[in-house]
Amino acid sequence: MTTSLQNNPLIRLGTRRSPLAMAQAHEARARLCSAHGWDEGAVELVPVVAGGDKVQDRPLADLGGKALWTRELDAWLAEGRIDAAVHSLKDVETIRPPEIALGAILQRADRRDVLLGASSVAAIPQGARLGTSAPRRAAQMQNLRPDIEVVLFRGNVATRMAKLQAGEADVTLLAAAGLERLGEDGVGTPLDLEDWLPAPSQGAIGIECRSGDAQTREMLAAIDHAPSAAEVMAERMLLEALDGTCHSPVGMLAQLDGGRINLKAALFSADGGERVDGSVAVAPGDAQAIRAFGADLLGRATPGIAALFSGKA
Ligand SMILES: NCc1[nH]cc(CCC(=O)O)c1CC(=O)O
Repeated sequence: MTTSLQNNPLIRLGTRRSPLAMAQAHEARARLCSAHGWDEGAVELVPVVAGGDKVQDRPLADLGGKALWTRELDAWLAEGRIDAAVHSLKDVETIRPPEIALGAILQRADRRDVLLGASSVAAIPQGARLGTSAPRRAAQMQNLRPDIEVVLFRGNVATRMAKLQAGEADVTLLAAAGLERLGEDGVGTPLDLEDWLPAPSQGAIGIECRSGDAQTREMLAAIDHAPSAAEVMAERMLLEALDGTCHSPVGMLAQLDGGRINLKAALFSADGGERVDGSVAVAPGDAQAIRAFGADLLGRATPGIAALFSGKA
C-alpha cells in the first residue's frame, strides 16, 4: 500500500470543469500549498459537472439562477466526497445553507469589466449590438448608450469571444479577472471603475467547506485575504439588503480606504432607462449601516427599478 499524498490528499477541492473554474482551482491549490508548505499532491482537484454548464442557450436568470452553479458542489460537500469547493464568488448566492461556510476569500483579482470590440463605450458605433446575458451589463450599457441593442450571449469565456469573432455581436463585456486567469489578458479595454460598476464579488474566488469541519476551516483560514474579504463581504451584504436576484441589474464597488470601506452602488431598470446611484462610507462588517444604505437606495428607486429588487424579480 502506498502512503504517497497523491493517493491520500490532505484536502479534496471540488471545482466546476470549465477552463475558468479549473484555472481558479489551480490558483486555490497553489495558494494552499504555498501557505502550508505542501507539495501539489496534498491537494486533490475534483472536477464536477454543474447544472449551469449543461444549458447554454437561455439566460442564467431564467434557469433558476445562481444556485445552478453551486448545487452539485453543495451536494458533494454534504456527502463528504470533497472537503472544500472553489467558486467565483460572483456566482454564489448571498444566502447559503447553514451547513456550508465560506472558509476563505482569496486576494481579489482585477474586478473591472473589459469591453471587447471597441476602444471605449463612447467609441461604440451607433446602434451596435452588445452580446451579453447579464442584466447589469445590458442595463448599464443602455443607460449610457440607449441606441445600443442587446443580444443574448451565454457560454463560457472562450465561447463568448468566439461568438464576437463570428459577428454575432459587435461588442461584448467580460470580467478582467476571468480573462487574466485564462491567459487572455491584453484583449479589449478595461472600463474605469469611476464610469462603470462591476458586479458584486467580481474578481473574487471563494472557497467553501462544511461548517462543522474545523480542520478544513483552519487550512482555509491560512489563505483568506482579509482586505479582499472585507470589501467582498460589504458588497455581498449590500446585495442581500437589496434582495436582488439574477434579474436585478446592480453594479457596486466596495473599496477599503484606511479603516473604512467606501461603498458605491447603482441600480437600474431592465432597459437601463432608470438609474439610482448612491455611496456611503462604513466600518468593515457594519451590517446595520449597509442595510440602511440599501434601504436608502430602494427608497429612491423608481418603479422600473423597484420592480426588480426586494425579492420581486
Ligand atoms: N458570469 C460568469 C463568470 N463568473 C465569474 C467570471 C469571471 C471571474 C470573476 O469575476 O471572478 C465570469 C465570466 C465573466 O463575467 O466574464
